[in-house]
Formats: sequence, structure tokens, C-alpha cells
Amino acid sequence: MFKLDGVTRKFGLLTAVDGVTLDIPDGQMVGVIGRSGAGKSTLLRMLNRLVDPNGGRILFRDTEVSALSGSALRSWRRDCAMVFQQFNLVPRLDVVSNVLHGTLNARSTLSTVFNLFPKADILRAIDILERLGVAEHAMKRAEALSGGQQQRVAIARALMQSPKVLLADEPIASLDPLNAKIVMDALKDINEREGITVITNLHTLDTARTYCERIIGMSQGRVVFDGTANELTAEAVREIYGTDGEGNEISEAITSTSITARPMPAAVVSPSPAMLRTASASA
Ligand SMILES: Nc1ncnc2c1ncn2[C@@H]1O[C@H](COP(=O)(O)OP(=O)(O)OP(=O)(O)O)[C@@H](O)[C@H]1O
Repeated sequence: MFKLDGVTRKFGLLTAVDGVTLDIPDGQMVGVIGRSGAGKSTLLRMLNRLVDPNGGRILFRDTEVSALSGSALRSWRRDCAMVFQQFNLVPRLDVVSNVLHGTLNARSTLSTVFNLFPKADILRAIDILERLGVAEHAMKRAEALSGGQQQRVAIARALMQSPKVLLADEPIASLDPLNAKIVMDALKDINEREGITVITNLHTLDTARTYCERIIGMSQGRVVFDGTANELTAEAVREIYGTDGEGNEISEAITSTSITARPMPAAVVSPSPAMLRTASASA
């Protein structure tokens, strides 16, 4: 389990994450929501130490993650894999080699330079690609795939590390609703079948509601909501997202993709300019 105790990150005078204290049991699927700039990415990046906290402690089981350095830190980054909004694949490299690069940390430089991978690893990579429904593209260059396919390859690369935790930083923000659904289904499946803890930042409230057993709402670096989808009342949503600056409530439709396509309520067919500003600020 993760234990975060007063975790803080400042950038100059700005406090991006402000004294976050949380316990996350193994095997949970957690969605982190909040307005743009609320501190979601910084929080996630501190968990695998892409960003160093400058206050508080992060523990995973018996390991103090926030104190790791050198090879212990590299090993933690293997255990705590991450996927990103922009996939971060090597575009001109074929899909299967991209996935095999998930084993890079564990391999010698020489075998990496010559792209020499053991047969067992190659078969495993193909297995994982098959499970994610993209094995037929194994020999294509990553750049030839659609966004949704590339994100599934990125997830395959993360799984190749046999992680204990999978972090996903806005994994569907660049995808159309159908691909967003496929990617979220894949993350949910990994969480349920393998018991891997999944912690994902999401811009869209309805996605968090649909997929995450636990939702953490952040505002100005602080956790202002921690509960289930059912507990996420209109009042809690208001506390997380605030108002549009003119006192109007933020409509849930504005924090929504249409993964679960719903008719737009009349009130948001013609949103006010302030609401549009809020929506694009959080897009
Ligand atoms: N490397 C950095 N240097 C300076 N400021 C930063 C840095 N990273 C983040 N910030 C600031 O910290 C605050 C929180 O940023 P963060 O990216 O964590 O928010 P977020 O909730 O993930 O937003 P978004 O949904 O837009 O990605 C923002 O004000 C941002 O500008």
C-alpha cells in the first residue's frame, strides 16, 4: 500500500501540492480529478519520483520512496510504471521494440544498443500486445498507429516492466471517445485481472465515475474530496471545480467527454463565455 504523509511540492513561491496525506491500498483503481493546475500531475509524478517532493514522505509497503536514490530509485521506477497523455513512444521504432524497451532498465547497455532481446521477452511482448488487441501492428512503426493504438502500446510497454503500480497521467486526454473507452477498459482490466494498483489523472468526471472505485478530488494542491463515485455529490463537485468566476456552477457535462454519450442538457447547449473559458482552461 501507498502511504503519503504531508507530501508537498513547491515551485518557487507556488505550492503545487500542499501537504497531501493519503493511504492507497494495493489493488485499488484511483482517479484523480480537479481543474487544470490543481496539482494532479505533480502528485502523480512524485509517486514515481519523476518530481521530487520537498516536504513529507511517500512510503510503498516497507520502502520509503521519497528517500530512494541510485539503483534503488531505478528499481522503484520499474515497479511504478507510468503512461502519459502523449504516449512517449519512439515514433520510428516498430511497436514490438517499443514494448521491449519496457525491459531497458533491467538490461545491459550493449544488448540495448544492438536491440538484442531474449526470445522469451519477445514472446512475452507479443502476448501483452495481443491482450491489448494491437498484436497485428507489432511490426509497424509506432508512428503509423492511431492515438488509441499508440496508448495501448505504451500500456504494453509499462506492463513489460511487471509493475506493482501503474500510473497514468491523463491517458485519454488526446483520444476520441471510442479510443478513450478502449484505453480505460484496458486499464480497468489490468487492475482487475492482475490486481495492479492503477492511479490515473483524469480531466473528465464521468470517466472517473465510470471506472474508478475511488476518486480523489484536488483543488489548489490540496485533497478536497476522497470517496466513491456515489459520494461525489454536486456539492463535492463544486468544491473540486469551483464556479466559473461569475458564480455559475460548473456543469458536469463540461468536465465530460462523451464516453457514455448523454444528451446535453439545454443549459449547456449555449454555455456562457465564462464557462467556455473554464472548459478550455481545463481541457
Ligand atoms: N516544473 C514546474 N515548474 C514550475 N511550475 C510548475 C512545474 N510543474 C507544475 N507547475 C505548476 O504547478 C501547478 C500544478 O501543476 P500540475 O501540472 O500538477 O497541475 P494539473 O492539475 O496536473 O494540471 P493539468 O490538468 O493542466 O495538467 C501549476 O500551477 C503548474 O503551473
